[in-house]
This record gives sequence, C-alpha cells and structure tokens, in this order.
Amino acid sequence: MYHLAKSLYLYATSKEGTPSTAAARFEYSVLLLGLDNAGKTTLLSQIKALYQPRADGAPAPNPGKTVPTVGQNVTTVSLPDLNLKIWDVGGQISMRGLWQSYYSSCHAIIFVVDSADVGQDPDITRLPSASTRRTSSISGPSRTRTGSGETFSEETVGINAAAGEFGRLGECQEVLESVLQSADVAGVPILVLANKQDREDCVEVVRIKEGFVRKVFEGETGGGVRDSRVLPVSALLGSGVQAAVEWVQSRVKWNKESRPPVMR
Ligand SMILES: Nc1nc2c(ncn2[C@@H]2O[C@H](COP(=O)(O)OP(=O)(O)OP(=O)(O)O)[C@@H](O)[C@H]2O)c(=O)[nH]1
Ligand SMILES: [Mg+2]
Repeated sequence: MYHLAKSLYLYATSKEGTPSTAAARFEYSVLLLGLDNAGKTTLLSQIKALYQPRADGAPAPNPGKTVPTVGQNVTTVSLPDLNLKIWDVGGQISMRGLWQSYYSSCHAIIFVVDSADVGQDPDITRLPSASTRRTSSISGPSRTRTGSGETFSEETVGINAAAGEFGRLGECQEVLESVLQSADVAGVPILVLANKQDREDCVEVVRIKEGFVRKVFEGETGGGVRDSRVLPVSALLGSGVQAAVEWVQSRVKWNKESRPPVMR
C-alpha cells in the first residue's frame, strides 16, 4: 500500500512524464515472441551484454549457447531515461498458449524471425495467404487452443506440410497473425527482427518485409497495428541489436499516453 501511494505521489508530481526523483524510473515491458529456434534468448543475452556491463569486468557470457526456453527469461535493462523489462518466452508450440497472458501488460512486442528458415523460394511473396491455408488444413487431433481463439497445431502451422519451398514462413505468418488477433495488443508498437543475417543462407530483410510482414500488417488481423518496423539483426554477433533497442525505446515513449509505464 505504501509503495502504491508513493508511486502515485511521484507520478502526480512528475513533470511531463519525467520521474521527480533520481531513484524513481519509468519501466516499460517488452515481449519477445517468435517461433522456437528464432533466436529470442540469444537476442536477450546480447541486449544484456550491451546494456548491463559486468561490474567485475568479466567477458559477457557466450550468447551462442542456449537451450529451448521452457517458460520465460526476464531481464531489466536501464537506459538513460527509462527501464526496459524484457520478457523472453518459449516459442515451441506447447509454450505459445502462454503468450496471451503477457499481452495486456506489455508496451512493445519484438517478433523474431529466423531469416535462414524461410525457404529457398526466390519470391517469397508467392506464399499463399494464411486464410487459404487455414481453411484447407484445419483437421486432426493435435491442437492447442489459446485464449484469443486461435489454434496452433502441427497442421495449421504447417509443420508437416511440404515445407522446402517456404521453410517455416507460413508458420511464422500464422503465428504473428494470431498474436495480432488479440485485442490486448491493439496499438502496441511491433518490431519484427529478421534475425540470423550473418548466415549465408539467410533471406534478406527486404524480402521478409515484402513477402510476409507487409501481408500480415495489411491483412485482416493487422488493423490494430499503429506502429511497426522491420529491421535486420544478427543476435549471435550483436549486429543491429542496438538499433532495435533504440527503436523500441523511442516507440514506448511515444505511446505512453495509451500504454502508461509503471513507476519503479
Ligand atoms: N547464425 C546465427 N545463429 C543464431 C542467431 N541467433 C540465434 N542463433 C542460434 O539459433 C539457435 C536458437 O537460438 P535461441 O536463442 O535459443 O532461440 P529461441 O527463439 O530462444 O528458441 P525457443 O526458446 O525454443 O523459443 C541457437 O543455436 C542460437 O545459437 C544468429 O543471429 N545467427
Ligand atoms: Mg529461448
């Protein structure tokens, strides 16, 4: 109760959204989503290495060593004017039903795509629309229903479909659409990261943007998206990571009237 009252007092006495004491900080929550193996945990490690210098001077832990996330990892990084609390949740099918419980309290979403797992087709814009795939493939027993009403199953996400041509791009598209279907993410800034750009077999960011992201954002589930961006990164090498964090930092501040931060 004391803490709540103190937070309210600090908020009420702050000037133009700036905390009135050096100790009080605004905190925004950022949700890392994406298919399993996309690179979310690796990205979180790189963000930590960039923004949480180790006091003892020891080298940052090797971000290449990860195991599939079961549950969540969370890290808070301090930027000059705010804190970002970053939630990395598991991307395996069995984990995706948990994502929706984070939606209402997040201030931004980073959706990570494995650019080396979207197939070899030279024109990924030919990817059939998700609604076509859905109507032709919903069947079978192995489904997980999420609160948003979307269904994740091996069939609907295309895992056992003839994959080679488009890799997991169709699965990616359906999963991003299912996120956007939730009313709780309406208006939240969304950054799509075309990860693994260090790999020779990766698809370049412009093709991911045109062939997949634009389709989703301009499609029927994209209506609630007000602010979005697609950026290339290599979470493993750290390239592009700072630009990604800076985009999120600026956007959560712009959006603070509709999604106010919490005071810490
Ligand atoms: N070459 C390359 N490999 C990467 C990159 N980012 C992640 N990886 C590798 O991809 C694999 C999966 O990375 P994770 O960070 O564990 O993936 P995740 O999205 O957290 O996966 P889940 O926890 O199952 O949802 C690991 O072997 C990483 O080393 C990258 O930028 N380049
Ligand atoms: Mg992980």
